[in-house]
Amino acid sequence: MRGDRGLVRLFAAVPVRGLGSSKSRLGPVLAPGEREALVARMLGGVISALRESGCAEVCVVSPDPRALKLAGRAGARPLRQRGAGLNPALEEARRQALKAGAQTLLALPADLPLLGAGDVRELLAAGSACAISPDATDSGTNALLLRPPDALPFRFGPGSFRAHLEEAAARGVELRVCRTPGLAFDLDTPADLARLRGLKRAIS
Ligand SMILES: Nc1nc2c(ncn2[C@@H]2O[C@H](COP(=O)(O)OP(=O)(O)OP(=O)(O)O)[C@@H](O)[C@H]2O)c(=O)[nH]1
Ligand SMILES: C=C(OP(=O)(O)O)C(=O)O
Repeated sequence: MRGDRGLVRLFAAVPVRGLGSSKSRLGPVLAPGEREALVARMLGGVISALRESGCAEVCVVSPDPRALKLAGRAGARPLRQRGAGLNPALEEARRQALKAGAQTLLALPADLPLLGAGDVRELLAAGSACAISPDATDSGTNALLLRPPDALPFRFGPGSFRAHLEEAAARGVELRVCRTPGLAFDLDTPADLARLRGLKRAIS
């Protein structure tokens, strides 16, 4: 989405650790090649959902050149991560969003296999407020929409949902909770993978 004067209204930051290094918790149940293919498929799906929702700038930030090459081929802007860690990666993407004059920044992980354009539009429907989507256990953060892009610090990691809510409360920032099945399901564990396979069998 571009506002008048060509400014970027919505800038999405998608962090990926790497095609071969992501989703290590799935190591016991997937061969390395299978895990890598799954990471690539999920990354492509998240990029597609963002582009279908009209997001003008989809920035994939990663230290992995192969993930960045895949991102570029999928129409995203690849950003080579310089620092280490998830929150520093998102800070590097936030700097790009601010340079682009973005009015809104959406931090969205690459491991949401059920995400669709409608889920992104649900987040954007939060009006002028910031929005957050927790994972299915209300412990992690599966989406963080910031208006303006520097409205809140990133606190991704264990217990990040509560941490982001506390940051918003401490700053008097309105942070609406947005829940949809596509935003709540992040694929982390073998149990998540079994559930996803069951869902796909049920709808096939
Ligand atoms: N760029 C970048 N992305 C990261 C980093 N750590 C995690 N991510 C991404 O952030 C998202 C959520 O992180 P996790 O659910 O912990 O994913 P993960 O680290 O691949 O999973 P595990 O290896 O099983 O812990 C995923 O898309 C990860 O690829 C990092 O250090 N840099
Ligand atoms: C890093 C996060 O993802 P996960 O909990 O899946 O590791 C988070 O939700 O903040």
